[in-house]
Amino acid sequence: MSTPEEESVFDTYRDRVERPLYRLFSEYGVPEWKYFAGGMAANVVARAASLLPPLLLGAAIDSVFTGDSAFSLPVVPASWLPATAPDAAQFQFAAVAIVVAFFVTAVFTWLYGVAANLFAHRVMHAVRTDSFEKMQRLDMTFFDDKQTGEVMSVLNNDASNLEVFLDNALQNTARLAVMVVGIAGIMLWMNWQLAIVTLAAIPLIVVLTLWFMRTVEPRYVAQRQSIGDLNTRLENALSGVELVKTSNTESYETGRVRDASYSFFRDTMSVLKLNYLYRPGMELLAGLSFAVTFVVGGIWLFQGPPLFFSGTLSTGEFVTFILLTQRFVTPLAEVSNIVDQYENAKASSERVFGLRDIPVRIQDDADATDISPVEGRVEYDDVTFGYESDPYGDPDDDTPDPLADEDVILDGVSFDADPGETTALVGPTGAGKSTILKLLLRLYDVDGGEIRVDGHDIRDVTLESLRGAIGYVGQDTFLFDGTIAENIKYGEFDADREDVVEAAKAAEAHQFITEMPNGYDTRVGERGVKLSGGQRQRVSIARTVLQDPEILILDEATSAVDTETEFLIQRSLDRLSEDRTTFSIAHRLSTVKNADQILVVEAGEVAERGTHQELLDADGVYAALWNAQTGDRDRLKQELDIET
Ligand SMILES: Nc1ncnc2c1ncn2[C@@H]1O[C@H](COP(=O)(O)OP(=O)(O)OP(=O)(O)O)[C@@H](O)[C@H]1O
Repeated sequence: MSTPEEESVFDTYRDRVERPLYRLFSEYGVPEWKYFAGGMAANVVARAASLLPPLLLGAAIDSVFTGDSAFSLPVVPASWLPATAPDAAQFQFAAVAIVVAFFVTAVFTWLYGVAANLFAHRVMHAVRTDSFEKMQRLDMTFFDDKQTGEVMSVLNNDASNLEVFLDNALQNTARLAVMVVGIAGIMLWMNWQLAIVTLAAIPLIVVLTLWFMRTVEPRYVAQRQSIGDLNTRLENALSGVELVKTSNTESYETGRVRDASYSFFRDTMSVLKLNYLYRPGMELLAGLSFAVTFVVGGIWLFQGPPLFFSGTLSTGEFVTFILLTQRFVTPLAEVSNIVDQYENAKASSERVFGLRDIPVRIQDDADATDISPVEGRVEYDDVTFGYESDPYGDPDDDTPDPLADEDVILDGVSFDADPGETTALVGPTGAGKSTILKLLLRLYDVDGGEIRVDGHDIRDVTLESLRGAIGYVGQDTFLFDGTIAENIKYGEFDADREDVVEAAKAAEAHQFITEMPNGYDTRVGERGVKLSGGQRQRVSIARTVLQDPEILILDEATSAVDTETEFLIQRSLDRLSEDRTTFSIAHRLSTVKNADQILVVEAGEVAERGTHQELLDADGVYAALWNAQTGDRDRLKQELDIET
């Protein structure tokens, strides 16, 4: 299990993601370009219209109230505007134009909001579902490392960060761009000298922002990592709540969560500390720009051009300048938010694409064939396998590392099973029995040798047809929250109630189900906790009956139940395994006595193979185990003494 401190496979692939936001736009933004383009166009219109009132006001002051000059507006031809007199017409024109400008601003802001929202949420819907789909296809090795918390954090936190970015930050950036360009243009047109004074703050703002972005980025990466670690901790502690309670380790778990939460707090504060400098710095610069404009413009107005300035400044121009500088301040103060959201989104999309880039090694070959209909002949041919400690290795190097000796779990395993035969696997715990059968399902791929079903190497057939032909009843029976009927139908969603009941009867589950308050519609609770272990197992057997696979894997299926339940389960399993190639792992040898062949697995090798009688006659490990279970302990002791 990986601890939060360890370098995870996420880190490896996240570090390699290049231009993550570009990828976000090119892979997900492009298909939604209509919303984006529509939104941007509406935004330009809305912002341009919002700049009109200060301009109209300035023009009106100069022409209507002070009578300094003719009514003039940038871009608009003079012939479209009312003549110098009568003033009332000019006033009316200005008043109507201001109302229209506000109206246009409102309508286009609304249009823009709708289009931008649709763009952001459509993109995120696609990102979220794609990420989940990809996550599901990842190899078991990935999940063995218990990355659930981190994956949850990609699907939840990172997706929300991107949503905020696409929704808010993009809107604000577009607004800022239009405002800065529009305002700077108007100011330069009206009085370029005063405009330079007002706009002098911009280079300083750019420098401050670049410094902030460069410094804050690594801190954001650390913050995202620690929220992932915290989620992993929480997820682990919650899913192990029973163990925590029975081991009395609440305070230990609280301590671990406290540590993870503290790391998150520390990393968040390190981001915020920079914000404390940046945000007020931005406001100060914006405020200074306003103050300097007011002072220089004011002196100019009542004393004539100060210092090296020349030319005239009318009252209307001064008012327009002051109003526009004010307009400047609000979107500029937004820059810090935008940068914040941008940095956050960059870190988040690195994680989204980092997850996306983790290679799926167990998947269909381009020329994989459909194996069905399956007869059920299974062959293991010199199979070698080990769980790799670093399965993802060096991303640049496609060649798999040779299996280190200490990692070998299965070594030269060979056996075969004919259609309809039952093969029992017995042997000491940790010998590799479950591993042998997990390889048949291709939860992992062999490192050497071959496994064949009906003569096909299982790596050459589609995973869907392979897994569809194999039914699995495992040690830990997992049920989804839902009704009993839904759980039996899981995977065979089209089955009708009659089929479900038949399957439950075959699994000896019908009786206890009908005794439940809501029968087949009883909800089983999270992970099926409202059913007993034996009941869960029978529901899972019923599901397999319904699946009707040609090959069956039973892993310790009768563990942890009372004798009567064991008998019921055994009877249902015997029925289920008739006419199917069955592999059954059991510690109680009485249940495997009738198998067509028994494999004794020891330290990753098939130590003995034969029928019950043949193995007893051979008087080896199986005979010793059998005798031990049937009461001959002295003999076992002797056997072990010889071995050690
Ligand atoms: N996902 C995994 N990652 C790494 N090692 C594993 C993994 N699963 C099992 N192992 C190791 O592989 C070895 C064989 O385990 P396996 O579960 O196949 O044994 P088993 O014979 O089925 O044991 P049992 O009878 O206790 O179920 C063990 O040493 C175990 O620690």
